[in-house]
Amino acid sequence: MSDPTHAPALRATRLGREFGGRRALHACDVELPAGRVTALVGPNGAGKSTLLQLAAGLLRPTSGEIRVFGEAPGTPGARRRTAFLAQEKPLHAGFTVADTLRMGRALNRGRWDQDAAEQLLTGSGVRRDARIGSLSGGNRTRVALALVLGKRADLLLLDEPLADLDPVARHDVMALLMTEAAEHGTGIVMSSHVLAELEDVCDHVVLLKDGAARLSGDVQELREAHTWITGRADPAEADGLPRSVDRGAVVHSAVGGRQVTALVRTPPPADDGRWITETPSLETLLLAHLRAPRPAADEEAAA
Ligand SMILES: Nc1ncnc2c1ncn2[C@@H]1O[C@H](COP(=O)(O)OP(=O)(O)OP(=O)(O)O)[C@@H](O)[C@H]1O
Repeated sequence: MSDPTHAPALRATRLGREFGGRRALHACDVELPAGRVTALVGPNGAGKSTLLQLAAGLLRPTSGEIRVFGEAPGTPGARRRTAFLAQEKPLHAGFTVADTLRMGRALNRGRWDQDAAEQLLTGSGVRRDARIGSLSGGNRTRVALALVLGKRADLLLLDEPLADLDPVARHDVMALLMTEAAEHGTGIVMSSHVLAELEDVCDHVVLLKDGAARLSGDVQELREAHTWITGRADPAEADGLPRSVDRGAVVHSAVGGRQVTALVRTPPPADDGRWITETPSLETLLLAHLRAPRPAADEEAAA
């Protein structure tokens, strides 16, 4: 659905959320354009689920602000336009699959798309008369995702949607989500720890670390703004990198045997033939940023 207000699908401004005085998110700024497929990545405890729950209106911020399509999460407008899949996929264990889809229809009168919901279950062998409590974790995930897709929302907030699925199901469900995004312009924000899986599907990425966004933007632009260099370690340099590399631009480097690899913010070092310079894959880019040490200013602020 087009958005007459041109508001971003999600905007977090200095967003903070504490639990018993402990920061889950702190001064977090994120902006996601509408209709993009965004990977939300970060270490355990980085704040990914908290951000998604705030966007879904299930939590309130302790500081700062969050908006979906310009509206506060939890308001009728924002609820209508978003669908949330929680990490633990809460469903009524005593309901059958058919009951669950009927509930989806009842809760989303006038908008419910039974075909969109059913496509998640097609070929899965999930019987419509099976009780939710009797399903495997992966099949419960399929039913939970069916509720999300049937809602026909403009922004899907999916917390580790593929975590319980077997490799073939992961592939098929991801393909379905991408088709949904392409055919309906649906925005998707998907948290995941499987970086390789995100490579060809996400056009936007947000990397959370210690409760704040460390990297955020268009995947292609971010990849092109970095260089991956590989070469024989220079024994004259403590870090093994060529002298021409600006150390302030190094995100992360590692020496393994005689070889050194590094992710640097472009421009690449002068090519003296001893170094291979490439545009990093999304996985390489994210791994380096995940391994990068915490900025000193942050450590002071958190102390
Ligand atoms: N309901 C809660 N009560 C207390 N602390 C919480 C609660 N929810 C989250 N936290 C804390 O907030 C921080 C961020 O948690 P969150 O679940 O958002 O991280 P995450 O990035 O989703 O982690 P994971 O990758 O392990 O799922 C953690 O320190 C966590 O222990």
